[in-house]
Amino acid sequence: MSWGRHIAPGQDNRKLPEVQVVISPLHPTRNSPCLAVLQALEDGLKRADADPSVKAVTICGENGKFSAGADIRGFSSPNKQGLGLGPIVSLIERSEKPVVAAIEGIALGGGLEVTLGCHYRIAHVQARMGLPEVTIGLLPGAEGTQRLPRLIGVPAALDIITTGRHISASEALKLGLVDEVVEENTVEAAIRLANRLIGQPLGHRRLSLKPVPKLPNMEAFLTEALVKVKKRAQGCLAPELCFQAIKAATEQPFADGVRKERELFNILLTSGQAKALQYAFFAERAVEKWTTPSGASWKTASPQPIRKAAVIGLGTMGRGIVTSLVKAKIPVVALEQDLEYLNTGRKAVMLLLEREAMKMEQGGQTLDFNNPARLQFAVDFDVLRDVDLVIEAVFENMALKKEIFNKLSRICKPEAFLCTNTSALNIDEIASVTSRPQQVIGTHFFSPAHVMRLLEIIYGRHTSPTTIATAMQLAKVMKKVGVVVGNCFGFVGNRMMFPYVQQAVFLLEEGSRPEDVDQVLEDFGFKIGPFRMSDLAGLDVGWRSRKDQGLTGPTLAPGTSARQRHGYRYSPLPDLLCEKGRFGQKTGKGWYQYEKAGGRTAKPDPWIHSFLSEYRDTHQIKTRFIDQEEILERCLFTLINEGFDILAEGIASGPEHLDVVYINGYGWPKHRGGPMFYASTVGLPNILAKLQKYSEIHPDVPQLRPSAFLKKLVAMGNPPLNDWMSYLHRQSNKL
Ligand SMILES: CC/C=C\C/C=C/C(=O)SCCNC(=O)CCNC(=O)[C@H](O)C(C)(C)COP(=O)(O)OP(=O)(O)OC[C@H]1O[C@@H](n2cnc3c(N)ncnc32)[C@H](O)[C@@H]1OP(=O)(O)O
Repeated sequence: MSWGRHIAPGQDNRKLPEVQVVISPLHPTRNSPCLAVLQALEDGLKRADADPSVKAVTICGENGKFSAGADIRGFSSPNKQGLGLGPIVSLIERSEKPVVAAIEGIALGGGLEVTLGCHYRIAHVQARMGLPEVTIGLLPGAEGTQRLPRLIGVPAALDIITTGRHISASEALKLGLVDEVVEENTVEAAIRLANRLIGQPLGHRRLSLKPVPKLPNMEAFLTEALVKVKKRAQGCLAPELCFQAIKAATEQPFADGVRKERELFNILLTSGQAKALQYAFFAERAVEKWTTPSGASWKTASPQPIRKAAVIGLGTMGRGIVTSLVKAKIPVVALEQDLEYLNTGRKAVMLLLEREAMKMEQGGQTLDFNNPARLQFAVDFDVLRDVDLVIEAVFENMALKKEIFNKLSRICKPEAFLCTNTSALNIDEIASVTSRPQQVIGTHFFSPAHVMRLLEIIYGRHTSPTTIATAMQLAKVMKKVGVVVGNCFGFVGNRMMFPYVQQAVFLLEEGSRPEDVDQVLEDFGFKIGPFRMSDLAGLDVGWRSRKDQGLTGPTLAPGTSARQRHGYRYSPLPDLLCEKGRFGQKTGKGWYQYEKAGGRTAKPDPWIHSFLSEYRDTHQIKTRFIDQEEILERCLFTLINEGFDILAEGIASGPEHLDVVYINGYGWPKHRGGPMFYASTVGLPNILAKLQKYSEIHPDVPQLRPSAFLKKLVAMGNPPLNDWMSYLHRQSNKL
């Protein structure tokens, strides 16, 4: 047989023995090429249809990649590319000649929707597929919500569309999403299949003509599924609208379902959440390209290989870090101070690893951790002589950390990197006790360290670009999002968290209850409010830090006012709770009460209510009703205000860094794009006005005083977030 042409956008048609219509290569980062790809697909199909010598069609991608879908940046431009894809998918499906998709690399979003129009799908064994639109605040809007349930049934389609997860070729085969998985050349296999299909009926392969497979209990299934989808979504609109589109497929004919899909797609497109989620997608990729004020970046530094690592301290953080390293296939030595601590730590690590191994097995992967070459436990520092990198994860105490770093500096080989998992302490001070401050860096993990994606990477005054590059590479290998930031108390995350939590506590002094404050912030979209979070983390952690800072405890100067420190407002409420042994979940009591010590279900505690009332009486504070708006503004705007100071000081190189930290480490709702993106949507003049108002009411709270950088940006006319940093050093004659 000799038919066809190879039709690729921007290429001359080449004579080939078979037909291929080549679609978008990966990297659909521009708007226009995507429109060109759509046009090329349409032209190719029409030409194939009109050419009697063409008997079948194969659709594939270029360079071994089917398609990553539409250019996400295009969705926020007025010329919304991708919108014309649905009719093209229909055109493919209507073809009288068999059309076979050859899926190599990835087929995502619009790319996978193209394959759903094809009559047959063949995938390479290493291909990955998915409809990730939900993760960027959209739904598969090229008829994918109507075709996929018809192909693989409602439960599987619901799972794939509402989570946006990528699936492997073998899972796709099991689900019936693809007809065949091959290890050889996929395009050749597709052409062979296309040849075999010539002349065969295609009606039963046109998904739009098929009914959605019935379930015995469809209504009950959908009711239950909606509850689950909403719970997972936590205020994000896209999963629920994806659900509605699929539900429409179960209730309406194909054409009506497509109309519903289009209607829901347009709601999402203009919702604001899609814009925030797409910003978050690019922000995560932007922080990967780190730079420092001195100009260091990937361009100037190469990461060093980490063949063996060590973790010191097997408390909660150390256990999670060891687990992450083992999962990343980096041989690791876990060190504790004595055998008793080591054995407790070892048991806990093994339990975590067993659970992780089980989860991985479900996805067809294995985790090898019972091999001493992979994981070794020790109490003797001497075993650290040959490691390439050490992560210290001991108690948050400067003297202890310095003692350990001094020892590490003497024992570890000269080229080894020394990392500290401090959440706030000065990296330079820790580095000062070593003979290699250029190889000392902060690696701030978030609890549970084997689950949370964020890794705050803190460079000190002497940290070398190679050390930063190595820590960033380590983050990548551990499948974490590394964010490079400068050294200051609390770095980015905890420094911004401090005024947020402080306001939450001040609100309790003035009349709110912990559950009121938590509710407002959870309704905003935080996974967990500040008081539930404090109970989870343990109130004693902050108490210890305040004692170290001389803010409370025995070192506090006699006669210090209960509610003032250094002339500013201070709330002793958390200290008072700790003095009563209320450390949170671990003691069964904190800002809430729990069923038992270690319990997880927070219940409002009448004891706390009367304690707060007595406290207000003692300090002659008039209890007042505080509305949701004030709770939200005081907590969020002080956090954002601190963010502007952080940017002005050069601690982070852009607002994206702060947003990525908050989304991945602090449960900030991703569909609100991070605190600085949220600020840009509220409008900087509004934030400034509110901060000015609250600052006038509370002149003894410096965190409410608007940041000079915020004021400058407002004076400069409230520029878009992308331009903020360019105003940092510009003169403003309005200030
Ligand atoms: C009515 C209209 C209906 C339908 C139209 C169709 C809609 C869609 O298709 S929506 C888009 C669906 N696709 C996605 O969401 C895919 C998103 N991309 C990814 O998941 C990943 O990037 C990847 C799996 C494709 C590749 O991962 P990886 O190899 O780790 O590379 P990076 O993520 O770092 O990406 C490299 C580079 O490419 C840019 N990029 C990737 N995908 C897109 C995209 N869809 N649009 C625009 N740009 C994309 C990414 O930002 C990186 O760019 P830089 O190097 O400049 O940072």
